[in-house]
Amino acid sequence: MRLGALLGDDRAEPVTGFAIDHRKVAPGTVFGAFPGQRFNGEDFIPAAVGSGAVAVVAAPDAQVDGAVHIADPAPRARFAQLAAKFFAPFPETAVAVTGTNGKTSTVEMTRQLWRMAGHHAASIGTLGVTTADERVTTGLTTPDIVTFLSNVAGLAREGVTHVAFEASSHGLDQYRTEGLPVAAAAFTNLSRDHLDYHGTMEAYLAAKLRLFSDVVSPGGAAVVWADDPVSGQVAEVARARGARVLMVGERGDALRLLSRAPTLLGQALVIEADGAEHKVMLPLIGAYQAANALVAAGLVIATGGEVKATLQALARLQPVRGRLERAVITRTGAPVYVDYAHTPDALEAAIAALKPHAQGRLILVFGAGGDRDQGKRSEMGAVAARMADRVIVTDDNPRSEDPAAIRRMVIDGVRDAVEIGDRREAIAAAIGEAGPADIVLVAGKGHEQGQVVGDLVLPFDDVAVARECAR
Ligand SMILES: CC(=O)N[C@H]1[C@@H](OP(=O)(O)OP(=O)(O)OC[C@H]2O[C@@H](n3ccc(=O)[nH]c3=O)[C@H](O)[C@@H]2O)O[C@H](CO)[C@@H](O)[C@@H]1O[C@H](C)C(=O)N[C@@H](C)C(=O)N[C@H](CCC(=O)O)C(=O)O
Ligand SMILES: Nc1ncnc2c1ncn2[C@@H]1O[C@H](COP(=O)(O)OP(=O)(O)OP(=O)(O)O)[C@@H](O)[C@H]1O
Ligand SMILES: N[C@H](CCC[C@H](N)C(=O)O)C(=O)O
Ligand SMILES: [Mg+2]
Repeated sequence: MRLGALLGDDRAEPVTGFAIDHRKVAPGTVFGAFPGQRFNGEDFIPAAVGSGAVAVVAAPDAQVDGAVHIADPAPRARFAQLAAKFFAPFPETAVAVTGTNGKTSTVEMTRQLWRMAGHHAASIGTLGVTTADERVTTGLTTPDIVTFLSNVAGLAREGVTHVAFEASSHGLDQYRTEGLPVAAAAFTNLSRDHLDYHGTMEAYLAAKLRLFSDVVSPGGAAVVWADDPVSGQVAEVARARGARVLMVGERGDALRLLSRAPTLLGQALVIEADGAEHKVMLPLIGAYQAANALVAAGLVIATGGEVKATLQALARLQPVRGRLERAVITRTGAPVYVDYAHTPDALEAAIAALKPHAQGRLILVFGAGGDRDQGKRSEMGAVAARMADRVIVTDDNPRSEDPAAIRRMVIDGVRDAVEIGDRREAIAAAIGEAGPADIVLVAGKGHEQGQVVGDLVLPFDDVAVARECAR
């Protein structure tokens, strides 16, 4: 591709790729130079040009010598648009999901529903890039814009026609998932998380709202979980964009959840759609999983899926890795569940999902991650104290922080917690004391395969450890 084809002029220089990290620049690369949290990308412009960058997308006041300066006051947005032109074509139908909790579950369920409808579908998010054949992890929920666009284009080349991706608030704030047309965008919920990055709940919500004000196609659709305090605001922003709004939930209109009754292996849902009632046996437990399943169904319907067939397909959803995953049953007969709850609201949702299934005690093992929002720690402790019968506070991913200090902040919110820093020992202790009527919940790390301690990632898998401890 010629630079002129990207910029709409007659520049003849060939463009070979895009990069936002100067170490990935090769001759012919378009380099994006943005001020970040730790570095100012503009400092690397000379090095990028030295490595052969053909053009640099940067703010108007940046200094660019020896390459074309594509000046824009919103350089990240401009870079995304240009990179999308370079990487196109993409799968014909793309949808995005934002919200504090439920993004991974919803994109994965959307992928499954599309597949059941006969489409070649993929999902992208915390679990990596998932297709019918394989799963490749990327490290971040929303990888950087270059990785994202090249992954999505790669899926199109493999024949994928439908892709659902997670739009995290960091990703939205940094324009990491833009450029391709988004046929529908979904909102799951808003509660406390990531205030270390966004500062206030208002700024956090504003980042999420970008999906509806800037990213979703103006003629597209917004699927909004209706039972959240900010749902109305999200719908309003989407309507102002020109998107069709489908409200989903107990207060929904497109899909209204009339009732939800737990069964032994899942729950019976009655959903009203198009004036008709549909009874669905969802093979997953917990109100939160029903919510995510409905939002996923909303996305499929918004992009052309047939209502009745889509709702009936919910009965065939497979569990999402690390989300209320039953790892093992202890020798005394207590089920041990692993869940990715790492916010106060998610912890509440996970405990609420399991409580109806416990005749005895709910024994909770959890901690909080380092280098992340500190204020959520005592709030998570308070949820644990209020809702669990026995609480063991342990380490999550301490990252660069002192694990004992993190645990103290969690325990601040609990009164009668047992503190066992070593996560394996904590899981073993919970399993050791669980009686036949009890349920053990290990929360916070879900599908994660490692524990981040300082700069090290030590192999750790809650499901595997629970199985070992139950032997
Ligand atoms: C806080 C945050 O989101 N940081 C991400 C962000 O960094 P940044 O833009 O602030 O970048 P920076 O490190 O200050 O560097 C500025 C610019 O200089 C460039 N640079 C930097 C150094 C260098 O030698 N050469 C160079 O060119 C960088 O590529 C960047 O473009 O962009 C980087 C490149 O894409 C990311 O690697 C980095 O993720 C860090 C590792 C991270 O931990 N992010 C987490 C918090 C995150 O994003 N999490 C969410 C999960 C949210 C959820 O699901 O709940 C996610 O979407 O994964
Ligand atoms: N709709 C929901 N409402 C409340 N809690 C939820 C909901 N969906 C998921 N959760 C909780 O959040 C946890 C993480 O779910 P999931 O991975 O789907 O969310 P996510 O938004 O992708 O999270 P992350 O921000 O880490 O990427 C679950 O294990 C569960 O405890
Ligand atoms: N995407 C989330 C994952 C948190 C997982 C939890 N185990 C932790 O380390 O805090 C984040 O980056 O905040
Ligand atoms: Mg996720």
